[in-house]
Amino acid sequence: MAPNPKVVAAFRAMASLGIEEHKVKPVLKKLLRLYDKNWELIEEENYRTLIDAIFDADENQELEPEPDPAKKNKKVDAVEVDDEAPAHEEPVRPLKRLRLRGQDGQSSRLLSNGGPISAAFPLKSPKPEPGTVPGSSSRLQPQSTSVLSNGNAVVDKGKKPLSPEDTLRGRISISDRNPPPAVFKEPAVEPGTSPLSNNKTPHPYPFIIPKPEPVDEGPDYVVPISMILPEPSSVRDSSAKNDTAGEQDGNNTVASQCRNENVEGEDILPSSNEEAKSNAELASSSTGEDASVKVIPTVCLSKEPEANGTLIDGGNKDSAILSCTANGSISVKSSPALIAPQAAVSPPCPSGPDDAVLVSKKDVMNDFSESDGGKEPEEPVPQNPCNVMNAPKHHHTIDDTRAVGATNDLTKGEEKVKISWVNNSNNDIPPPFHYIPRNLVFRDAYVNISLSRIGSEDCCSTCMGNCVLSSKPCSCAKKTGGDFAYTAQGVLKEKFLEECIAISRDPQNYSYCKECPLEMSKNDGCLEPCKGHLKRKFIKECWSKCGCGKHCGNRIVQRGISRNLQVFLTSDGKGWGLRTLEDLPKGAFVCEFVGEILTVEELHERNLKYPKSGKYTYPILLDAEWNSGVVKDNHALCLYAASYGNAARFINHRCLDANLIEIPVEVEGPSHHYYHFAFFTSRNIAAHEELTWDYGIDFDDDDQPVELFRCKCGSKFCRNMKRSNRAFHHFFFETKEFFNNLENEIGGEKGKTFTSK
Ligand SMILES: C[S@@+](CC[C@H](N)C(=O)[O-])C[C@H]1O[C@@H](n2cnc3c(N)ncnc32)[C@H](O)[C@@H]1O
Repeated sequence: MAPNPKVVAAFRAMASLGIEEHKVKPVLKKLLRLYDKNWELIEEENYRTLIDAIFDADENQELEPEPDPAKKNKKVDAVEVDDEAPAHEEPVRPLKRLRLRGQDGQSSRLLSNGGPISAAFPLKSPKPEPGTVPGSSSRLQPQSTSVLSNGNAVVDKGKKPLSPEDTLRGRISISDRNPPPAVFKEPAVEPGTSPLSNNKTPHPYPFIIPKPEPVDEGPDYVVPISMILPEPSSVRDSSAKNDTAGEQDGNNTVASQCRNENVEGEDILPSSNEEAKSNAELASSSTGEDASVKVIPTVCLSKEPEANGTLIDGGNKDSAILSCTANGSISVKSSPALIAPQAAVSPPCPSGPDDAVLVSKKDVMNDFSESDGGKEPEEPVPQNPCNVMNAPKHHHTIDDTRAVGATNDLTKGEEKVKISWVNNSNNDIPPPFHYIPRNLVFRDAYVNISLSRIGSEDCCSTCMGNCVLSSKPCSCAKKTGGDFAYTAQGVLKEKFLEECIAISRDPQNYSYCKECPLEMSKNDGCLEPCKGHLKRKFIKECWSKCGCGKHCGNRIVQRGISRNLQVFLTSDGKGWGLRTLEDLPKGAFVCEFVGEILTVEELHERNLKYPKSGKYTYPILLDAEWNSGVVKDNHALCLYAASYGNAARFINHRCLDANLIEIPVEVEGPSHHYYHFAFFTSRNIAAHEELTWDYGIDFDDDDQPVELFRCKCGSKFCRNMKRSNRAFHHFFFETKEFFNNLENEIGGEKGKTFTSK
C-alpha cells in the first residue's frame, strides 16, 4: 500500500526539525486517534500540535518508568486517573487557596478580564468520602475538582457537581480532563535563553507573548489605610546606624545590608521606652479614646486635587490632603501622583468632617520615587507588578538604573533590615510596587483592633519581662496547647512545626460547606459546596495589653523581618524570587505575607474595575477558622499584594516540599477574622537558597484565579509534572484495536519507514 502522503509530509516536516521518525510515529498515531483523523488540526501552524505532543512525550519518557505490561493493553474508556503513580508514593498536600474564576465564566486566565472574586470561590466539589484525600479538592479551584482515593484530582468542566460516587469511581472522561493541547500561555522568553530550560529545540508551545499592558486610568485610586501605625522612626534611624555595608553575594551587584543585628539566638531584642509604647497606645493617646487602634474604613484618593478639597500647602506637588468625612472615613486628595498607603496613616480626625491634615508626600512615598530623582510612579499603581515574566519588561533607562541601583533597598527603609535585589542575567529591574511592612485595611474590610476587646483571658496582663523564659507559660500560650510555639531562641518548636506541616497535609483537617457563603456573590449567584477550608493551628503572640515587654520571646512576627533576604532574578525562568543571604534554622520566622486587607467582595469589585491587577498575585483568604463560625459571611477577609505588598510577594511556588510553611498568627487580638499570615522555615535553609512555599495550585485546573503558569519548581513532587505524566499515560496506553487501525493509516507494512529527503 502506498504510504499516506499526509503521513509522509508530517514525517518530512519533523525531519526538517531534526525529529526522528521513530519519535514521530507513535505520537502521530495518538494524535490521529485523538483528533479523529482530522489532519487539519495536526497540520495547523506547521504541525505545532504534533511538535508539542512529541516534546511532551519526550519529556515524559525521561520521567516515566517502563510501562507495566499488564496495563499496556488495558482498555481506556472514559475513565481513569488510576494509572498514575500511587498516592502512597508521594505525600499529597491538599490544595487550598483563594481562587478566582474568570469573569466571563471561562478560563481563569481571563481573570485579567476581571474575575469576580466571589467567583473566586467556585466551590463545586463535594466533600470527599472519609479517607479520601482532598488533594486538589480545594475551594479555590474554580472548576469542579474532586479527588480520587489515590489523591488524584478529577476536574469536571461542567457546572454540575460531581457526585461522590462519580468521584470515587473516577468516572471522568479523559477528554474532559485532557482536551487536545490548548494554547499554553507561556511568558516571554528571556533574552538569550531557550524556553525549554535544558533544551535548545524550539519550544513546543505556541507562545502568546502578552502585549504591553496599558496603564488603566481609573478615575479614583483607592488607597488603603494602615491598620497599625508604623514604628517610631527612631527605631529605624537607630538601627540604620548598624548598617553593614558590603557585598553579601559574591557575584551580586547589589548587596543586602542589615540595619539591625540579627536576633537569632537572642531572646531580647533591642527595645526602647518609645518602642514599648505600642502603636495602639500612640493612636489612642492622640484621641483620648480607650486604648484602641480604630481602623477607619475608607481612604479615597482622587486624582484631581482641586475637585473636592483644598490643597492647603499652596500647591506643593509633594503634598496630599487627608479629609475626614462625616462617616469617619478619610479621603485623600493628592497631586496627580499616587500617594502611597502611608498617606493614610494619620491620627483620627481631630475635629470632624472636612478638616484637613496636610501630609508631606515625601514622607509617605515608599516606591521608587525617592530614588529616581523625584520621578513619580505612573498612576494608578502598575497593574501587574508581581510577575516580570509575563508582565511587560521593565527595560530600564539609565535613569531607572540609577534610581533602583542607588536605593539598594526594596523596602525603602520600611523594614528593620534592607532587602536588596540583584539581577545577574539581564537588565531587568524588579517590578515597581508599593512596599508596605504591615497589612493595610482597604475600605470595608473593617478590622476593629481594640485593646478593650482583649479580655484578660486573652492576654497576660500580669506578666513581666520575657514570657517564654517563664517557668509557667502565660495565658497567651493557651492557643498553642499551654506551651509557647517559640523557643527561647525565637524559632518554632520542632513539635509545633511538625504538627503544622502534618495538619496541612491531612485531609481530615479540611471542612467543607455545603453552601459556602463565599459563593453567594458569584456571577451565577449559585450557592455551591466549597472545596474545603483548612483548619490551622494558630500562634498567639503577646501584645500591647500583655504585661511583658516588647522584647518578650512570644513576640516574633510582630517585629517584622529580621533576616537578611534578597530579591533576585531566578535562573530557571520563574521571574524574580526571594532568597536568604544567611543560613536559617528550621522554624525561623522569615516574613509575613503583607498586602491590602480586602473583603472578598472588595476583591471582586477590584478585579472588575482593574482587571489586570493581581493577574499574577494570589490573594490569600483568611479562613483558618472558617468552620468555627467566625468568618462565615461575605466579609471574609483576604490579603492582596498586587499593588501594595512586602518581600513575600516575590516568594515563588514549590510543589509540596517548599522550604517555607505558612502559619496563622494572632497578634492584635483574639479575632480570627483577621490574623497574620506568617512564613516560617520548614527545614534548615542554607544561605543563598531560594525561599519557596506551596501556593496550593492545582495545575490540572485551567480555571485559575491568576495566570496559570507552567511550574518550574523542580520538585520531585511537582504537580505540574504529574499532569504531563497523566497525559503521557493516556496517550500511550490505548487499545490494541486502535493501533491496528492506525497501522493502515500510516501504511501498514511492518518495518516500513519513511525517510525524509
Ligand atoms: C507571587 S509571584 C512570585 C514572584 C514572581 N516570580 C515575580 O517575578 O514577581 C507568582 C508568579 O511567579 C511565577 N512563579 C512562581 N512560582 C513559579 C514556579 N514554580 N514556576 C514557574 N513560575 C513561577 C508565576 O508567574 C506566578 O504567577
